[in-house]
Amino acid sequence: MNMTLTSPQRAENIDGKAAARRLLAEVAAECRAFVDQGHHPTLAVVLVGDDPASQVYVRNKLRTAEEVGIRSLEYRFPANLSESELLATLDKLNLDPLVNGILVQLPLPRHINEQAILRAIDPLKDVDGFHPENVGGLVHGQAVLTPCTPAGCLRLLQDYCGDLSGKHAVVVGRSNIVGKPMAALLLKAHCSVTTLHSRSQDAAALAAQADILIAAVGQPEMIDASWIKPGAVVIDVGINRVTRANGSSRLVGDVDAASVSTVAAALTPVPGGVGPMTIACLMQNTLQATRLQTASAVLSHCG
Ligand SMILES: Nc1nc(=O)c2c([nH]1)NC[C@@H]1CN(c3ccc(C(=O)N[C@@H](CCC(=O)O)C(=O)O)cc3)C=[N+]21
Repeated sequence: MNMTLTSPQRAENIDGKAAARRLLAEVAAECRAFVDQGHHPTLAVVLVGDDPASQVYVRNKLRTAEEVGIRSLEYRFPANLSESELLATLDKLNLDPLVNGILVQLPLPRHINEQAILRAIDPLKDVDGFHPENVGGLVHGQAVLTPCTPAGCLRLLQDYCGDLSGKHAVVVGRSNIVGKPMAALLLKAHCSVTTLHSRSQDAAALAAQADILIAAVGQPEMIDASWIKPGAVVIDVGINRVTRANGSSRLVGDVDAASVSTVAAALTPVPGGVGPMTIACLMQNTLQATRLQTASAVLSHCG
């Protein structure tokens, strides 16, 4: 019997860097239009403490803002900053008419109440989309500022799959900044959505029924082929730094890419997938916030 060993099917790579470049080109064009009208979109980024990963992400955000023409203001504070001092900084940024977007990089030091800080940001300047008012608006299907990572994942899915109506999507992970808003966005895109606790007994069996799997669980390479329906599209939100035996470190996702790419139709790489889209959607949110504020300024001017 002539057994020709065919190499296992390899999932198509969903190129987040290329998708981010396309979105950033749109943002840069709209930013130029604002500047021509005399208003320079401005993003304020607040970093408390010296978490190494946060330093990388904030550096990426500030560099990208400059690339697309968004003015960025950076506020760096020592880890012992008090909650009241941070709140006072946010009050000033909320009231500054030249500041359109405000982002406080998470996580914050443990002595600071994150929810109190996120609630203190003006919802119209909340470019993370974490304020309860924006979260509520998202769940109600309103056009509000939406968390950047889920918005980036949705854009990658729509680029690859087209119309998502009627597709079954599984979200593994229930965080406030990814899992929960991701489920809300997929419902808004007319998907059937299952949100899984990663440790529930039948999680892999339930996940393996889905057309789309979003891995946002924060467990390095936890999701293998047993979680994937053949031909499914997989979006890996994970960003885990793991150390090899020889002491060097590398970034891996929540997906075991070698295993999953033998069954999935397409998969986002880590790095180079969701991360760049998170940054690009932050720039888009900054322009949306600028639009909202300039529109409301015109309305209040007309009385
Ligand atoms: N208020 C707030 N808003 C956030 O949106 C927020 C946050 N806090 N805290 C942390 C998470 C994580 N996050 C990432 C942003 C960019 C990359 C990114 O650029 N990743 C690159 C690799 C970067 C590297 O080299 O480490 C990539 O995947 O290609 C990753 C993760 C935003 N977050």
